[in-house]
Amino acid sequence: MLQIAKLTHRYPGAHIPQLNVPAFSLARGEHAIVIGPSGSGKSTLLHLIAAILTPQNGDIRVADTSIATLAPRAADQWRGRHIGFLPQKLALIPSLNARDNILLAAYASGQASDSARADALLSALGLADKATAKPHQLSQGQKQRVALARAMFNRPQLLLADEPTANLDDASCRSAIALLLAQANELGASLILSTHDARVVEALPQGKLLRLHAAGAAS
Ligand SMILES: Nc1ncnc2c1ncn2[C@@H]1O[C@H](COP(=O)(O)OP(=O)(O)OP(=O)(O)O)[C@@H](O)[C@H]1O
Repeated sequence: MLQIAKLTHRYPGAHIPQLNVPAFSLARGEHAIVIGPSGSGKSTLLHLIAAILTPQNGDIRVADTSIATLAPRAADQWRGRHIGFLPQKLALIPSLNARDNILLAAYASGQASDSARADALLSALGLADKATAKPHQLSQGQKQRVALARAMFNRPQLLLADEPTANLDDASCRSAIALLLAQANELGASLILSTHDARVVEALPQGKLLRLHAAGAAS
């Protein structure tokens, strides 16, 4: 499902790479935790896997597609079909209700809009009565579930969640992980979570660990 080899990434102006992953792989249905302190490159790695950033050195393959070979427009469509991305900042559109925020996933990947699927996801995530609510009318946890529904909409093979437990108490942390895991397992998808939070490792003991360090090197 995912193979990474000799991957480094350096943003303009930086003297040394902010990310260095010599080798990492994940089979379909297997789960992983990318753990490391702030600034160690966790978000950068997820953005590279999702083809939001283009790899500069090394190779990332997702389901036999080499990310570096995707042209920008093709990358958007490819991402829409293969990757579910739950970003740290959720990125819900304030003027759209929950259902329409989820349907953006169809729009972004050039697929048919399917309100019934959006509503089924809302229902599965305990938000059946929130389809017409705008983001400002939702709690933080509800907003996260809408963003998760958007990530699941296209039935991705790989679900990426960037710091999904940031600012959550212990019980909410466990239930957020359980929810992500249940959704990934239902699709037979792989799940990759990034975190600096050791509680996530306890909540997902079956996850393969990829440790990043402050200088961006993995071990
Ligand atoms: N667009 C960018 N331009 C320049 N430098 C960047 C950019 N994005 C991130 N960086 C730098 O790259 C390094 C890794 O950042 P990244 O956001 O990937 O880390 P992180 O481990 O996800 O951090 P956090 O846990 O705080 O979210 C940091 O030093 C950051 O300042």
